[in-house]
Amino acid sequence: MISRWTTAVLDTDQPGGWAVARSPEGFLFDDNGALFPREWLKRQDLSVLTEHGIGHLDGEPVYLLELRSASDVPGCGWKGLRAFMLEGDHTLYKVLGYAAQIGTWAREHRFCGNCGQAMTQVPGERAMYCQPCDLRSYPRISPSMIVLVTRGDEILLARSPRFVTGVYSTLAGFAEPGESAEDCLIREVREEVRIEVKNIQYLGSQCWPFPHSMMLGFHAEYAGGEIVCQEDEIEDAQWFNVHALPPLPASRSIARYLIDVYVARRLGHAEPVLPG
Ligand SMILES: NC(=O)c1ccc[n+]([C@@H]2O[C@H](COP(=O)([O-])OP(=O)(O)OC[C@H]3O[C@@H](n4cnc5c(N)ncnc54)[C@H](O)[C@@H]3O)[C@@H](O)[C@H]2O)c1
Ligand SMILES: [Mg+2]
Ligand SMILES: [Zn+2]
Repeated sequence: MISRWTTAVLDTDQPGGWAVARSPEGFLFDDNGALFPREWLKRQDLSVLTEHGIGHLDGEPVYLLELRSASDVPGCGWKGLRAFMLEGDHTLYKVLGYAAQIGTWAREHRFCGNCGQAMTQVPGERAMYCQPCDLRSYPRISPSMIVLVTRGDEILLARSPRFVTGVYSTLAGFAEPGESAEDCLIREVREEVRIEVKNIQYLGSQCWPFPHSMMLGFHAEYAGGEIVCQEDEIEDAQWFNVHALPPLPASRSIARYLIDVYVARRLGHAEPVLPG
């Protein structure tokens, strides 16, 4: 299948194309979605921090206007990326997820982390540049492990105090310097629920632009220990039978995919496909 959306570094001096506008309150949207004719958008009263050419949608160039703050645009509102993820249009979510990561990075790399001088966009490359230091900063991606631990018909799910009431999910955590993916997974499971795992198997990955995670998804089998929840991080963790599962994460998430794959295998059903 040909992808409708491809990323690219486009020259912002070229006119035309589509644009999305992103403020600390989310993306600008109206009844037609979140893509606006770029020249029209630039005529609105927006407080533009930076502009980036981010890719092509159905062959048309797409730009991002990263704003200092949200402002009133007649007939439009502001909506966070999560809401777009939960709604139907997967391609629009991919465009906005990428735009959000570029916007976050550009906003947080306006000044050199080494000398404090203003950085500039490198033409034709997704990089910010400090001339005095000859230092380039690239978009930040944070590798995170996510794992479904199982014990026969039972799966280990946990609740963070940040989750929607009642929802249980797989365990996850960020890689630390010096760790392999497997080291990180073993440490996170140990820290969060004090369980030991074996037979770690990689299942797939997913970009998680909240704000810049790269989720690497695994299955692991229970090897030992009793559940002890990590204070502050894990509110509750339990073994759930595949026939009696609690409310689960959003169907587009890799957490849900890891659960659905295992349940499908256990029950002999067709396996789901991981959303990109
Ligand atoms: N797509 C999914 O299905 C899914 C499901 C669960 C979690 N996640 C994501 O996985 C990521 C990790 O999960 P978690 O929140 O349980 O992580 P975690 O268990 O490592 O704990 C979070 C803590 O890690 C620290 N931290 C924050 N950002 C970091 C970074 N970039 N590098 C290293 N440490 C950092 C902070 O102290 C934070 O409180 C998050 O982005 C989360 O949103 C995605
Ligand atoms: Mg965690
Ligand atoms: Zn510098």
